[in-house]
Amino acid sequence: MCCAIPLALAEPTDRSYFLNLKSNALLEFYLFDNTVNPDDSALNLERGFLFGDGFFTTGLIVQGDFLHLKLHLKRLADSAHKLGFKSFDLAKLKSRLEPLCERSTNACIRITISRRQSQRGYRIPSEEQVTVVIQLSPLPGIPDFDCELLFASTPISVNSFLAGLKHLNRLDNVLAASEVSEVYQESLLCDGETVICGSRTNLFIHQAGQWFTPTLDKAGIHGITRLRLITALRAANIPIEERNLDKKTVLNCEAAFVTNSLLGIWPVCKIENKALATDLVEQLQSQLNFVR
Ligand SMILES: C=C(O[C@@H]1C=C(C(=O)O)C=C[C@H]1N)C(=O)O
Repeated sequence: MCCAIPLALAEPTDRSYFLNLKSNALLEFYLFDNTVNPDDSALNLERGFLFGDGFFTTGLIVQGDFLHLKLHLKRLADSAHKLGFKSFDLAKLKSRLEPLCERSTNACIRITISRRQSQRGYRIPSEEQVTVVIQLSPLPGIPDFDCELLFASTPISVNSFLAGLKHLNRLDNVLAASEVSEVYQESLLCDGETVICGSRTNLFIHQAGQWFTPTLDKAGIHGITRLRLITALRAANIPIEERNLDKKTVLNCEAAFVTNSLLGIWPVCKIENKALATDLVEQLQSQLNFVR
């Protein structure tokens, strides 16, 4: 039994107010009453929590090495710039990561940047403060089964200004990912008939003798593995084209795979009820010697 701080006794100005001191578990319910305590520091909640005002990256630490660290740091710097995070200190984050990586031999790492709330409402506080949260979780294995793709009923949110950013507004992904129940399944987020990405991946298909991946000018995330793969394909003079892909084209493709920073290349063996051969994907993986 954990000793949650009873609401009546908790000091709202104490951040431990949120946490059950014993189990560190979040309380199910808490109250911030700034009509009573106008200076209640609890207003310094995370805007990432309140409005999705933040961004993140997810990567792997393998044998103490943060894989593709430069690409992850560039993603964070680009996101901070695009979203106007003026006080995000990349150098400070890098200095915090170095000892952490040495200690964490193998792990999945998520780095989340959130703006702090200091006044009510959407407007970004003039005195910006930023919170950086680093989460480490066990290193996920490479699936020993191929992927089955299904078109999600959840439509993707379209916003050409935010397209490509790994910002914190992830409800599309949450709802689409929750439409499938098996670990070997991935749902495809679409804008009408145009296929954009998987709930947690980017998509590549092979059609008419070459590879294609959806253009992400209106929605989706510029995945780091997607970028690495496009670069590797072009370096190997293997044709790859970013293009608007409709459902019919995806359903009629000769081969397909999905990518993310934890999976690397995940071959697709089925799209809806159509079986797909994976030998073209396996050939590509060995030709590029592409590892996550
Ligand atoms: C949402 C996160 O990362 C994304 C989600 C997955 C996943 O659901 O497996 C994997 C990598 C990212 N595309 C996260 O919280 O790390």
